[in-house]
Amino acid sequence: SGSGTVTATPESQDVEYLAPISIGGQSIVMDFDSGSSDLWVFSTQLSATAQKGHTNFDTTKSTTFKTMTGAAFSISYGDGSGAAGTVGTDTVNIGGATVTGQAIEVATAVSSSFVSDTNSNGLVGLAFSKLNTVSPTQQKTFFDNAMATLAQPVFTADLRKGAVGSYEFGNIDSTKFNGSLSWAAVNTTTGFWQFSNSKFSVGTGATTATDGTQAIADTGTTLMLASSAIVTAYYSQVSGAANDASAGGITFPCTATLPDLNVDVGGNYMALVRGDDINYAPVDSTGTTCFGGLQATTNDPQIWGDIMFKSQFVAFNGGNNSIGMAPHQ
Ligand SMILES: N#Cc1c(N)n[nH]c1N1CCCC1
Repeated sequence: SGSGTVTATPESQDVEYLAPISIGGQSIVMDFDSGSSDLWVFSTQLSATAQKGHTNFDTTKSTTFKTMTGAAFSISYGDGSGAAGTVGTDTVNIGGATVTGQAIEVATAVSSSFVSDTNSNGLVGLAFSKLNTVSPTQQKTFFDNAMATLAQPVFTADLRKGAVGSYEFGNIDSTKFNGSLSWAAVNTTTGFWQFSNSKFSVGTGATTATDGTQAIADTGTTLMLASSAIVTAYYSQVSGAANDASAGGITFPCTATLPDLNVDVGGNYMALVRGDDINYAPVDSTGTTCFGGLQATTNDPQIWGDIMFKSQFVAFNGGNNSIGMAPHQ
């Protein structure tokens, strides 16, 4: 109901952005992910080893938790990580926005990368509910459930490079971006916040048409994974840039001047991604070689992750299935 705001805190190297939620009165720090649609949480039903260092939801300590008999979830992500377990419902409060009867996916097994990331205790999926993995009855996301009672059917991501930002539900805070939002239609058939990308330009260079690729806005992905057309054109302007097999992608000298990248969103807005935000992090202890925040993917849609969000304030409108962007304030 109403609206809610939570602080989004970057993990080291801005790998992901975490925020606290309350499940049945238990406060738990979670990874908010606009690229998936399951709300799953570390639990006391995991092995002691998996639980170590985490905040583990204890269904027996919640007076409002109800088991969803016969339901289960199993999710695997593009990076090979995954989680599985049972399902119930409980009251979820995110910064004041509250949903009763929210499907809570209680992990009984999680992959090693989740175990070792002790800052995160689960995910809040914010893509469309058609991607939810609960069976036999698919469940709705927190945002889907909250929409009807939110002041506005929206949530926003205000993510910053190496600094805290915020996620907000039910309200668009115009003090957080410059000018006005530009809105693009979302193609909901895939279940992602997906839009068209028809052109791009590098720095002050000419605009180049892309072959009609699409892209998704995915807060759960660290980097900006773009088409090879964009990535090749971009790094042709960066002296010393090269594919670096040992680093697992394109690197460049940390002293390189990185141009801005302008990418079309929905055909009528060129979103600027600052060159500084494309310098992701050094790959060596001397800070000589840096890893590109822009990397190539053959995946269509492209996966525009946190690197893009560091330059653009993003609003997700579930009322009319559109996505709004503007440069951060
Ligand atoms: N891979 C991947 C991925 C993605 N594209 N969106 N969210 C993801 N993850 C959330 C937790 C682990 C990976």
